[in-house]
Amino acid sequence: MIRTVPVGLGDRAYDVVIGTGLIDKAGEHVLPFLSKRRRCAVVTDANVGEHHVERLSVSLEKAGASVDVIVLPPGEETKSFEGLAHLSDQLLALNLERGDMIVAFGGGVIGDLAGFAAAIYKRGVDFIQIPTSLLAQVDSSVGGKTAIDTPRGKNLIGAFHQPRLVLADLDVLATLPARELACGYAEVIKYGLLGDFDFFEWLEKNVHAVLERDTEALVRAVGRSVEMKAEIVAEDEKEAGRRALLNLGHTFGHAIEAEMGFGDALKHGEAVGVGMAQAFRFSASQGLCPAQDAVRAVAAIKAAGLPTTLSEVRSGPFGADALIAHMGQDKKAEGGALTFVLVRGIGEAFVAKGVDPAPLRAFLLTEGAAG
Ligand SMILES: NC(=O)c1ccc[n+]([C@@H]2O[C@H](COP(=O)([O-])OP(=O)(O)OC[C@H]3O[C@@H](n4cnc5c(N)ncnc54)[C@H](O)[C@@H]3O)[C@@H](O)[C@H]2O)c1
Ligand SMILES: O=C(O)C(=O)C[C@@H](O)[C@H](O)[C@H](O)COP(=O)(O)O
Ligand SMILES: [Zn+2]
Repeated sequence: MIRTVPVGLGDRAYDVVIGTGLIDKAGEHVLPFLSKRRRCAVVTDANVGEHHVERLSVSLEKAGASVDVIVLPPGEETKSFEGLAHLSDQLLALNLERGDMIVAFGGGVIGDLAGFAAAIYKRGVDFIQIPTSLLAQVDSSVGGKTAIDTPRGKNLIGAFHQPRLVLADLDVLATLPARELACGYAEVIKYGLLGDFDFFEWLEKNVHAVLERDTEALVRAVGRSVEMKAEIVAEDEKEAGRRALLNLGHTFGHAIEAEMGFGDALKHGEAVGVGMAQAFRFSASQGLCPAQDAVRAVAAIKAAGLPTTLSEVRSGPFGADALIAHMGQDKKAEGGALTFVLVRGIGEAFVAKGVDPAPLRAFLLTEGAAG
C-alpha cells in the first residue's frame, strides 16, 4: 500500500510518500533527485542506525548511489549548536558538494538538525526526509521548518528549507518505543483538535489501534495528518497566518520544555500534550470554548497515556513568570505581545494575538504554577 500526498509549493513542491516496504525501495524513490555523481550523506542517530540504516544503505547503493552514514547520539540534546557544529564538521570531512544530497533518516531531532545543516551547508544543499518516528512521519518531516534549540528556547535558530521528497515507511515504527509512539500521537490528535472534528472522533475510537501499530489505523492516522499539514503549508509556507494553527499547544508546551532543559525527562510530544490541554482549559477559562469541549479534548489526550497537567511533568512547581518569560521568546510574538493558538471548540482553533499576560498568569496559577 502506497499513498502519495503532494505538498504544493510551486518550484519547491514535493511528495510525501506513505506506505510499507519503502526503505527497501528507497533507492528507486531517491535516485531521480540525485545529481550525476549520485552521492548521499545519510544522517541518522544510534537507535535508528542500529535497526534500519543497513537496509537503507543497501537500497541506495543498489540504485547506484554512493553512501556515507553519519551516526549522531540520540536525543533532543543533539539538536543544539554543539550537535550542529559536529554534524557540519562531519559533512565537511566527507567533502560533500553542493550538488550532493543529505538524507535525514530518523525522528524529528535528526530531521530538524540535518535539515538545518542542509539549509546552511555551503549556503544550501538539497535534502530528503526519511522519518522513522510517528511524530516525524506526521509532522516534522513535512513543511520545511528546520532548527536547533538553545538554552533560551525551542527551535530559536533555524531556517525554512523544504525537503525534495519525504518517504514515510510505516514498517519502521515496529521498533519505535511505546513512549515515542505516544509522543507522535500528540501531534496526530493535534490535527483533529485544530481543524477536523471527524478525525478527532475517529481518533477517540481508534487510539488503541494506532498505539498498537495496526497498519490500517496507521495509514489513516498518518495519511490524514500529512494531508492536513500539506494543505496548510501549501497555503502559508512561512507562517504569515494560518500555519500558526499547527502550533496549537506549542506556546505552553515549548515554555515547559525550555524550563525542563530539553532532555529525556520531558519529550516534545509530551510537552505538546500538556500544552494542548492548557490551550483548551485556558480558552474555556476565558469563555471562548465550552467547558465540556475542554474536558473531552483533555480526556482524548490522556487516553494515549500523555500528560495533561504540569504536576505530571514535575513534582516541584513551575514559576508562572518563568513560563511567561519563555513565551515571550515564542516566534509568534508580535510587537512584544504574546500570540496563542486558542480554540472555540474541538476542531475550531484560531490565532489569538495580543493575549493579555494578566489573565494568562492567573490561569497558570490555577494550573499549579507558583506565583
Ligand atoms: N520541524 C517541524 O515541523 C517539527 C514538528 C514537530 C516536532 N519537531 C521536532 O521534532 C523533535 C521530536 O521528534 P521525535 O519525537 O521524533 O524525537 P527523536 O528524533 O528524538 O526520536 C525519538 C526517539 O526515538 C528513536 N527512534 C526514532 N525512530 C525510531 C525507530 N523507527 N525505531 C527505534 N527507535 C527510533 C530515536 O532514536 C529517539 O531516541 C523535537 O525536537 C521537535 O521540536 C519538529
Ligand atoms: O510545522 C509547523 O508549523 C508546526 O508548528 C509544527 C510543530 O508541531 C513543530 O513542533 C514546530 O517545530 C514548531 O515550530 P515553532 O516555529 O513553534 O518552533
Ligand atoms: Zn510540535
